[in-house]
Amino acid sequence: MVTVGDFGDATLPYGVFRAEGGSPRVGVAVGGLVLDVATVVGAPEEFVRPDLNRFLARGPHRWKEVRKALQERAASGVSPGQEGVHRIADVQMMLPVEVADFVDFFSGIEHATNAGRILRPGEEPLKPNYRYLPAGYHGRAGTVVVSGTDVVRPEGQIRHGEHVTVGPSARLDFELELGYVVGTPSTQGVPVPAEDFRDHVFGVVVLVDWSARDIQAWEYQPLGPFLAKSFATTISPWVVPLDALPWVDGPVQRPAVLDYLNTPEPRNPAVEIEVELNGVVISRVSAAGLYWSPAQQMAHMTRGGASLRTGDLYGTGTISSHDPSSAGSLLEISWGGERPFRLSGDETRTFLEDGDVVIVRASVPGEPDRSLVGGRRPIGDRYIGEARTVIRPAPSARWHPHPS
Ligand SMILES: O=C(O)/C=C/C(=O)CC(=O)CC(=O)O
Ligand SMILES: [Ca+2]
Ligand SMILES: [Mg+2]
Repeated sequence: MVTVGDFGDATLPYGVFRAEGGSPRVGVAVGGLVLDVATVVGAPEEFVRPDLNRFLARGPHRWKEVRKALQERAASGVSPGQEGVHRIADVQMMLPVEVADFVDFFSGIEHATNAGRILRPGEEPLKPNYRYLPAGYHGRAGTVVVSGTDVVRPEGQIRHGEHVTVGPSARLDFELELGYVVGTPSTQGVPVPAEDFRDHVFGVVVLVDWSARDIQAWEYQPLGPFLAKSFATTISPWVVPLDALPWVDGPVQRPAVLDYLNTPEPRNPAVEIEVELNGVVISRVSAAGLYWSPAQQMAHMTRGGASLRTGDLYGTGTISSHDPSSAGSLLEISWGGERPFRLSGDETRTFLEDGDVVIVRASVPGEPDRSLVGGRRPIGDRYIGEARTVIRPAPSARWHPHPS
């Protein structure tokens, strides 16, 4: 089983922490401890600051050099009481990156199919372009928040039959995603080839794309999601370097992709994500089978000449499955709200309620234990981070505490 909160010493993810009375500094997680990076490698201009951006901007040679120094330091033994070492539980974790641009993709073909069936019944669920390009939209970088930040239920326009009102969303949802963090910038006007992925992209976070389905249903055609997804996006505080993850082959792509989207295998990280609602794990999904890979997303995003900037964040899109009970959103799990699911006892849910606690947790599955009959149970799953959120009431609920 995965040991929550213990990163071991293979992952060595980076974050920004503040110890009591101190200022923000870059840290690396070793087990359940945070090690102040500047105490190992110096370079205070890169590591004694409130974000990872300076370090990210320096590129892959520097990333490797620092990771190697930290691996050596971790191997020598890190324990509380040493200089620059704190318990993660004793520090405040902050937003790790000053987010530049935020894009959210749609690369889970199972999610795209489920969402099409639910939102556009009677139509072909996938649009004709789905297998040609990784579709996405530009989101709102300024509302990306770190795990532990409450999310206020959004209000907006909602259509009820012939009438349109403005008020709290009654269909607040999560989407389980990974987010890729860009380090090295690129030049505007010059597309970035897919094979340059590791020259530009630094690492991965857990990403939760909060989505108000009723607001979305009314506003999204023809220009796509707008206020339904701009009120908050949560990321985990720890950025996991690409090198710390196992990569696997993606699904076969048919028709064959255009040349600029051609990438060598392996394409996707073997990362699993589970979501816990009020203490009950309600779904578990895997990023290994995503139709479009992060290298293809990067190549497509820059194909028209848009540049990459240090701190850019792009989401995979909802990671889901064909089985609605292990899907990446409540939209799918409750099939558009038609099928309430049991949470615990006689408590059921369709969408999120005020006070709900949502924890989205990622891990790398361990090797199958071949001594077991069937050999499928993973052993030694490796925890790589989480995003924890409490849902707070909409602003108007504060003066109308019991909406009818
Ligand atoms: O209209 C639809 O089919 C659904 C769109 C989304 O929910 C957009 C989105 O955030 C894409 C994703 O995360 O996969
Ligand atoms: Ca999304
Ligand atoms: Mg390049």
